[in-house]
Amino acid sequence: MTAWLECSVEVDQEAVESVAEVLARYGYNGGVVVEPSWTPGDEGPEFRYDPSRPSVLRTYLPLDAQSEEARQRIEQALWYLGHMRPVGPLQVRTLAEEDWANAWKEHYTVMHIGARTVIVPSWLEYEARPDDVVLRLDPGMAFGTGLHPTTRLCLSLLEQYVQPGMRTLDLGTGSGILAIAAAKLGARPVFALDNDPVAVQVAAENVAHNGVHKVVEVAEGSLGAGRRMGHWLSGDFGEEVPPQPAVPGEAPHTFALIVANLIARVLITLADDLAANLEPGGILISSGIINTREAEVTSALAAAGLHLRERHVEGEWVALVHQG
Ligand SMILES: C[S@@+](CC[C@H](N)C(=O)[O-])C[C@H]1O[C@@H](n2cnc3c(N)ncnc32)[C@H](O)[C@@H]1O
Repeated sequence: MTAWLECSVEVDQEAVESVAEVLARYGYNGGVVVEPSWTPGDEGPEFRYDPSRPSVLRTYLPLDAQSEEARQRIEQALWYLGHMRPVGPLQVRTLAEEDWANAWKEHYTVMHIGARTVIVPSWLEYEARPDDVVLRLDPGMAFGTGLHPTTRLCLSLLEQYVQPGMRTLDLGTGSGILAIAAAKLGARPVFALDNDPVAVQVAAENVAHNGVHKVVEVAEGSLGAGRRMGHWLSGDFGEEVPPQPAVPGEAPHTFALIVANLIARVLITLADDLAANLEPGGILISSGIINTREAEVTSALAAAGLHLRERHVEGEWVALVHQG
């Protein structure tokens, strides 16, 4: 029976990418698990991802004649990187085959969501069934691969609502997961916007990796009042930033479908803009709503002239479907 070495290290956000590269060089099948640090926020537990706190990165190597050398090389590479960025000490422990299989599975494996959506990490093989909508995504820094219940709710609703050729906006795209899913379900064109430049970069990579770059346009930006907001984790609306074009392309920017996995506070502020950018009869899927603020979101969207079609709940999170 094979035994495994689990190598893990705590790193500062800025070092995640370079340390992940080092671990991927030696880890089994190039697989690296990134556990971001979720902290309790004012919109509920485990929602806020705090970039000022370290993430934990892990990889696994088969315990054999080469593993000691690999471990030393990882340590050496981390030591070099540690001169430039805060990188914690390498923690190593031996796992029996059985424990390894569970440790790996616990962190990241093929995930089935809704009736057809399957999320597959890039280092795993997966034989797709005819109806599967396969998304190739790795755990990364931007929100959207954990998976958070708010993302799962949106994926199931996209399966239900996307019709081929629907002009779609994914507002607050994060890793791009919802835009990619919409495109694979037949939506087009799809615009993926985020006001966080790191998310925009990650989303663009994921879009390309999933082969939907001709359908999905990723850009940094927001919609209406959202263009004047600072970063969503800043706790306030930040400084005024000059308006940028919401969506590249011709005006008017109306959509048959908008999916917005934001937070209650942002959805309330953007209610009028969301409604104004929806074509008559168009569908808005809004998510990221902590149950204690659901009533405020529904009244803001009703005041904007949208009609509630359905609501779904997972734990303390609510997703709503409205029609224009
Ligand atoms: C909860 S995450 C959702 C990510 C992804 N769509 C998912 O479902 O997993 C919210 C995303 O919205 C972005 N965001 C927050 N406020 C925004 C705003 N006003 N305009 C555009 N994007 C915003 C954040 O940067 C973050 O990537």
